[in-house]
Amino acid sequence: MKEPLQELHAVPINHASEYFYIETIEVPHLSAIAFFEAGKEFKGERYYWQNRDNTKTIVGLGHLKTFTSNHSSDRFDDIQMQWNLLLQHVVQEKEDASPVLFGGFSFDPINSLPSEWSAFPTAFFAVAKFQLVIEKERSYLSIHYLGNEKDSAEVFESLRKQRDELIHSAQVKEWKVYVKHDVVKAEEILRDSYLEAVTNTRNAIRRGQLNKAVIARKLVLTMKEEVHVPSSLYFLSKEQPESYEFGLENGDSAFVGATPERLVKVEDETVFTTCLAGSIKRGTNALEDKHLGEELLADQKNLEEHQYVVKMISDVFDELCTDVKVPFGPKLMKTRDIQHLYTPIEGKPDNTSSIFQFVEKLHPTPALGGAPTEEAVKLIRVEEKMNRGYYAAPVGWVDARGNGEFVVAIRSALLQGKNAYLYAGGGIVANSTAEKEYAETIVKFRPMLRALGGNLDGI
Ligand SMILES: C=C(O[C@@H]1C=C(C(=O)O)C=C[C@H]1O)C(=O)O
Ligand SMILES: [Mg+2]
Repeated sequence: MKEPLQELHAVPINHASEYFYIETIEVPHLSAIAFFEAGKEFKGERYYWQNRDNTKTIVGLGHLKTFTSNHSSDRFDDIQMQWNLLLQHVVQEKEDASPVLFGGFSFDPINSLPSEWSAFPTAFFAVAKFQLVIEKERSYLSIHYLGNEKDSAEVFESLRKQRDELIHSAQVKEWKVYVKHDVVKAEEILRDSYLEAVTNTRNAIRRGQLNKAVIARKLVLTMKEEVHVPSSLYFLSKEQPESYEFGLENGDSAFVGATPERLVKVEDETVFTTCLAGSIKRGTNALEDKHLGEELLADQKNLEEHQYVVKMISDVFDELCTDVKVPFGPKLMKTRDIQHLYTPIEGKPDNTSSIFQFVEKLHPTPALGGAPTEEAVKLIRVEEKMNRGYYAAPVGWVDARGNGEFVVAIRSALLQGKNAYLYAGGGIVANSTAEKEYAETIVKFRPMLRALGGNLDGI
């Protein structure tokens, strides 16, 4: 192993002189999902990410290090500090692939209802033992190792062997045919209480208590066999090419989804976000689809839902950025099952603002919380009789240079044994109706349902 490089200013982690060693090789094209599956010995310690343009894919296998936070108020800073600290110990020969920290935050750290989310604390992030990054048609595979100089030479030999076995096994798996799950039961949870929550929320808005709040509900699927995480990711990315796909495992739980919604992206001194709110289904033919889109662009109720998001996000950008660009009106964003009102915003971040600060200030935007934020979150706590866990919350990554991207984790499910917990909601404003909102959630369940082999025929 190389001496710690002076110019990197690496400092040992502790008295045993431990460093964070990184060795990267470029590998011939690898299927990211095959690589994820090849890492089955790391089941419970893997992650998967593919961005919306399909230009960046990241897979992590094994937990080299995990960061959690149980603080509710400074969980964003807490994770950032732990990451910064680890980065001081990096020893890397060439800086060809930056190490990535991947994870997410819960939607509401104050919600403590017992739930299926016990594996995921208020914040949960991981640095992988093996990290695959596919970008601009090139694939880089890094070994990450924490240890001291003396042991590292020997350990690295065995890690290189393990890496080569993973590559080989992924190449073999690349041609595998995945089959969908056999769903034996689909159960809507607290349907009546959801409908009541929508009406109560609408009434609270009409009384002037707040302007908007997002109310969500849950659907539980039971499969014949244990849910297979790689095949779920495979079908999500095949069926939802216009969305981000993500997967985050911890122990016997995996949180997966295909979301169209970016929370924030930082790249080369520019910061991007997406205002996404207001929805209508896709048409069954091109003409109907076009008419539905036009209807959405002109619909007052949906424009109102959307506008609260644009206002709040622009305010945050005005505070943390210069050169803020906000388009005049929304466009349509179409995914396979649904069309949304969409306004992209960008700016130049002030020197001091990190991606975690953007996440902290933006989450939850009125697309998943409401307006004003605090009123809405309080109302959600009372009206929604569930714990959202990481649904509707920030999930994403940051690298050693401070670049990164977080999505809003909707169109998602928590997979656990033979069960899948799916979540969907919608923005309630003064003239929402429970029936229409219910119908909107059905459309929003579809991407996840299809990928898992389920449908709503029996409901
Ligand atoms: C709440 C969800 O989606 C959000 C709500 C939307 C709406 O109400 O129109 C649209 C996009 C998302 O910001 C969901 O998918 O569960
Ligand atoms: Mg809506």
